[in-house]
Amino acid sequence: MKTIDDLQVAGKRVFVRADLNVPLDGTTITDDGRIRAVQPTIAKLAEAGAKVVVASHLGRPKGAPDPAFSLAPAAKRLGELLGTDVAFATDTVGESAQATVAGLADGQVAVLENLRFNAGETSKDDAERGAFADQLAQLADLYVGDGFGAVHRKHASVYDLPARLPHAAGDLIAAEVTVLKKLTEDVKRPYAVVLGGAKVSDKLGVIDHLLEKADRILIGGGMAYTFLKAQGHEVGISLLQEDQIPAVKDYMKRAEERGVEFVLPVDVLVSADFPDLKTKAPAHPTVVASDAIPADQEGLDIGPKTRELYADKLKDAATVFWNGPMGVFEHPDYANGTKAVAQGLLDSEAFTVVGGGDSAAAVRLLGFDENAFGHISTGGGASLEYLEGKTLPGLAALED
Ligand SMILES: Nc1ncnc2c1ncn2[C@@H]1O[C@H](COP(=O)(O)OP(=O)(O)O)[C@@H](O)[C@H]1O
Ligand SMILES: O=C(OP(=O)(O)O)[C@H](O)COP(=O)(O)O
Repeated sequence: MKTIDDLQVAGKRVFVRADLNVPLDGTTITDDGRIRAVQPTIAKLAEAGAKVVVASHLGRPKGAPDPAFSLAPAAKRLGELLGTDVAFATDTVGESAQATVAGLADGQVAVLENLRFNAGETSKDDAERGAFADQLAQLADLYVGDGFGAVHRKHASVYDLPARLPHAAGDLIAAEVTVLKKLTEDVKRPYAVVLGGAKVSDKLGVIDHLLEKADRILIGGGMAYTFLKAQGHEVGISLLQEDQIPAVKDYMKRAEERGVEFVLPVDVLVSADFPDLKTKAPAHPTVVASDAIPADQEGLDIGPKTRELYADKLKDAATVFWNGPMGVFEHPDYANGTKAVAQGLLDSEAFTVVGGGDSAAAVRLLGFDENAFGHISTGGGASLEYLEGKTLPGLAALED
């Protein structure tokens, strides 16, 4: 894989596929970790005299413009971090993008509007994705892949575009791969994996692989309820991946056969209403045993007994990989499970890797020192799939 240092970028238009998918409260960025992580790559290219064209997705808009998912706040923040003006195109490949890129002087930076405002970006149809990649290719001479959080996506800007331009890996991707590689080669045991979050259908599949690798798997967050349901418990209106119940039953059976310890919540915090994340008005959740979730309520965090149990299960681990918050940590009434796991990681002697946009943001927003963890990865799904040994489209595309 070539790196930026192998490219002659002076005077060239360099397309940087970044992952600027940051958490937003309206137009306010609540955690800019992903922008800070790619900023050195952008600064390096600009200093070397490139015309830098930064592109990213944000959230999951449906292939058409949606102001709630505009990258404008991220472009503004990038400018503040770089200490220079950053131009912003109000579309991705249209007139605004073309004029903005044409107006760049050497060393200047522009950000394009959300890639996913275009249906071609995420299309499953090769021709449709390819046509969008052709349009993106018109905007650049060289391609730098540095959006580690999205390398597991076979999307136009991640997979098809680098095939159309001379390409290299950015410094963030290179650094992420170096650390995660260690976890695939020489993992110190006991190896514990903590999984939570909301992208349940995306991430359940990795358990298949983890059963071969991990000694202990702790499940929390929105992920937990499919497991509780598979055990025969009612989960009310909690997040549930009904179609995955047979697979989950199989995971639990295989874990038992292989001697992999599967740890599920013993109690949870429930409420009839999803909390108001804007006002943060008190949510008044109740604690119930995980086999007694009322039919009209949803589980929104692990409970106090589970917090203690999970901290205990992390205590003697030598390696821990954690992806996905234990609850809706964005609301203070549902942040304690995530806090307990973060603290549990710090209290253990383990080498700890925390992966995922929201998991990394949670660690920082809940007041933990990010430097106290072994590695904070900008990718959750991406790091899980990397550990799984899968070929990641966005990494494969960067190879020579
Ligand atoms: N029990 C739950 N029900 C609904 N959402 C949850 C629950 N637990 C956690 N979440 C949500 O999961 C989101 C993060 O999930 P995900 O995107 O999978 O993590 P990451 O970005 O770290 O990979 C957070 O916004 C959090 O509010
Ligand atoms: O937030 C992301 O992934 P993550 O939640 O697994 O860390 C990436 O930006 C990828 O986003 P996607 O899962 O909508 O493709």
